[in-house]
Parts: sequence; structure tokens; C-alpha cells
Amino acid sequence: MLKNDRWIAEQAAQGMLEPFQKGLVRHLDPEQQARPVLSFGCSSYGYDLRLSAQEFMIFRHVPGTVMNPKRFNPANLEPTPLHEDEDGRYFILPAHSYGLGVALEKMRVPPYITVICLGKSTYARLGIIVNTTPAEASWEGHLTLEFSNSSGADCRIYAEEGICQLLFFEGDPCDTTYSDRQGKYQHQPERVTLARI
Ligand SMILES: O=c1ccn([C@H]2C[C@H](O)[C@@H](COP(=O)(O)OP(=O)(O)OP(=O)(O)O)O2)c(=O)[nH]1
Repeated sequence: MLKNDRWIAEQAAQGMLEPFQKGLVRHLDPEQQARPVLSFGCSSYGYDLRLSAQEFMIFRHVPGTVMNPKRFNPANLEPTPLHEDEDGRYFILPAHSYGLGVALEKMRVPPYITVICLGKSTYARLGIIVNTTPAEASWEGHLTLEFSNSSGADCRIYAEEGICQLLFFEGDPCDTTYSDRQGKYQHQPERVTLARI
């Protein structure tokens, strides 16, 4: 079953999401409608995560090499700077490129839950595709987030604002959780975690 806002708030109080924002935030100063932000926080049946300002990396071609998921070469990734102006803090994902960021929130997935991560409509309308795969039962840490800019224009990706939406699905109890099998991506810090084998 897809879990609702009440359940998400109850679980967040027990550590599922830190920090937790009850209700969707659309302005940093709601009183004055000052500085609109890409929305984040709890929605009816999901939670919109924020992108951390800590780090954003972009893939580049290293001449003469082919990427190998069994031997990932960190030289294929280049950190990109954080910019700031009156609209907020942001990274730039160039046209037709692929980038990795990290979620600001720490997650602790309950043992009977699978979390699906999807994009936000506002970014989707600009050609940004979120490629994040499910977060598994009893996985803990900061999600590494994967983005493709499928458009022909460079795009701002705002830090500390909404970046993707989580859906929480309850399943029948499983025999072995991600924590039980000591998965290699357990306890990711608030930094981009590279592919491992
Ligand atoms: O985009 C993603 C997707 C998942 N995760 C985290 C949560 C998830 O529970 C864990 C492992 O993901 P998955 O099982 O898909 O990884 P795998 O490639 O199958 O590796 P493993 O052998 O550890 O399962 O990594 C991320 O940080 N970012």
C-alpha cells in the first residue's frame, strides 16, 4: 500500500527522515511570499527531498577510456561549483550531461518499506530526468541522486530546495532486509557515493 502524509509524519518522528518538513514549503518567507523555492516537504502521499549544497559532480569523457562499473574511475567525475544569486544557491548541469548529487535529508527506511524516488514536474518540464533507483528495506543514509539533462540547454539545479519525490510502499514482511545482508551502500554520508562492486 502507498503510505499517506499521516504515516510519513509518524515515521519521521521516529527517525525515518531528518530533517523533516511537515507540509510543502513553497516560499522561504511565506508571510511575505518572499523568494519562491522548488517545493520540499511532506505532500499527500509522499515526501519531496532537498538537494544538499555539499557536492555535485558531473561526468566527463576521459580520452582512451571506457567506464567500467566493476572498476569505477573517479577521474570520470568532476566536482562542479556552487553558485549563488538572488534566486538562491545552485549548481549548473550542462546540456546533454549527467550529474550526481546527494540528498540533504538522512533516511532510515523501515524494514517493511520500499521507497521509490521520482522526479519533480517543474524540473521534468526542463528536460531533467531523475534516475534514482529504489531505497530498500532498512537502508540508512543520504541518497545519492542521479540526474540527466536531456535538453539542449544548460540548467540550474537548486541546492537546499526540492529535487525529487519519494513514495513509500509497504510490503509483506521480507526475510532479509538490506541491513541484514550488509549491502555495500549502507550508511552513505552527505557526500556523493560512487559506484562500488
Ligand atoms: O539512486 C540511488 C538508489 C539507491 N540508493 C541507495 C539506497 C538503496 O537501498 C541502496 C542500494 O541500492 P541498490 O540495491 O539498487 O544497489 P545495487 O547496485 O543493487 O547494490 P547492492 O548490491 O548493494 O544492492 O543504495 C542511492 O543512494 N541512490
